[in-house]
Amino acid sequence: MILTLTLNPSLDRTIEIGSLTRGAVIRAAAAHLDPGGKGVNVSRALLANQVRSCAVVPFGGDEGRQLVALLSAEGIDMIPVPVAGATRSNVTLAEPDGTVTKVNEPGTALSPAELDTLGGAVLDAAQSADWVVASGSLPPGVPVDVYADLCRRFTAAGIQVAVDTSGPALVEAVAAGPTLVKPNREELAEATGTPIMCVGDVIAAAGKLRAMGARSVLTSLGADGALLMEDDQVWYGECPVEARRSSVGAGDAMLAGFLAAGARGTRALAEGLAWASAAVGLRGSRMPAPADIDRSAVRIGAPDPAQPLVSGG
Ligand SMILES: Nc1ncnc2c1ncn2[C@@H]1O[C@H](COP(=O)(O)OP(=O)(O)O)[C@@H](O)[C@H]1O
Ligand SMILES: O=P(O)(O)OC[C@H]1O[C@](O)(COP(=O)(O)O)[C@@H](O)[C@@H]1O
Repeated sequence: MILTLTLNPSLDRTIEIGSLTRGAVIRAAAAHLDPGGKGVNVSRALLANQVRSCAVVPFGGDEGRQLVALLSAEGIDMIPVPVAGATRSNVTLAEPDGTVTKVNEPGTALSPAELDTLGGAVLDAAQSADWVVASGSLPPGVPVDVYADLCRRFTAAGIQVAVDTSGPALVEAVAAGPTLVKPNREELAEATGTPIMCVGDVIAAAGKLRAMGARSVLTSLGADGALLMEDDQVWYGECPVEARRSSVGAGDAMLAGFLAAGARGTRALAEGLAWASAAVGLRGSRMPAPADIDRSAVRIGAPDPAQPLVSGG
């Protein structure tokens, strides 16, 4: 069972527009509402592919009740923890060519007592977990070492921990020795203080994260694919997308696919890439089901350090 913790979940509203013009009144073509937050999405993707998962999720206010209702409707196995502050809403403006502009709210603070309750829920549920996935940003006021603390507890108890977060929380977590981290290009550059312009830069920075404490590093590189570094091995892979609709949730789908396929080596990397590409082809932050996933376009090989990265970072 894969247990996910999302301290800062969201209602994800995706608004489809023709094109983005600052300062204009934009008439939207359509809008979608999805339950969101990184760990929530990992659990959604796993459920859609019949892999057992449970999501620990704080929820508050009308938005929080709506989040829980949407997750229940999807059939997610979850531990919803009521909190005082309202769950945030994140907005994505999606253009027809697949370009997305995201506005993520900071979320509302969790009190120390609420954080203790959430930590207790994770510790209890982790008894029957193979993996604990700690994902997403921290709401205001939450100590930056919260994921690091979980890493230390679980790795000491022999439970594997994956972390997907950003900024100081990622740096702290890496030092606590997680089994796996999944930064994107920007997060990797920020955590290591190095600009990342080519595949060689990714290899150097991922090596730095391993030297800082992470066991395996799965770096997602947007349209450039992904690079996996574990032990002394490095693989690079990509999986082109025919029709891009929304990349929101693609990183979460990648982590879910990677974990579902055993979280090691080329098979897991290929599965992560296939799930991520499928997510990019779906509207909003919909997670791919088996019928959406096409493994035939995945290419895995040795990385070429000189290869420049073309997608944003
Ligand atoms: N434009 C794209 N074309 C093909 N694959 C993509 C594209 N955007 C994202 N992906 C896939 O989704 C994965 C995660 O996307 P990325 O933007 O790196 O992560 P995150 O969503 O965490 O920021 C990438 O590694 C890649 O496999
Ligand atoms: O916690 P953060 O970093 O604000 O991110 C939350 C957002 O990320 C998502 O989980 C999508 O993540 P990815 O695009 O990185 O896979 C959205 O559902 C959510 O709105």
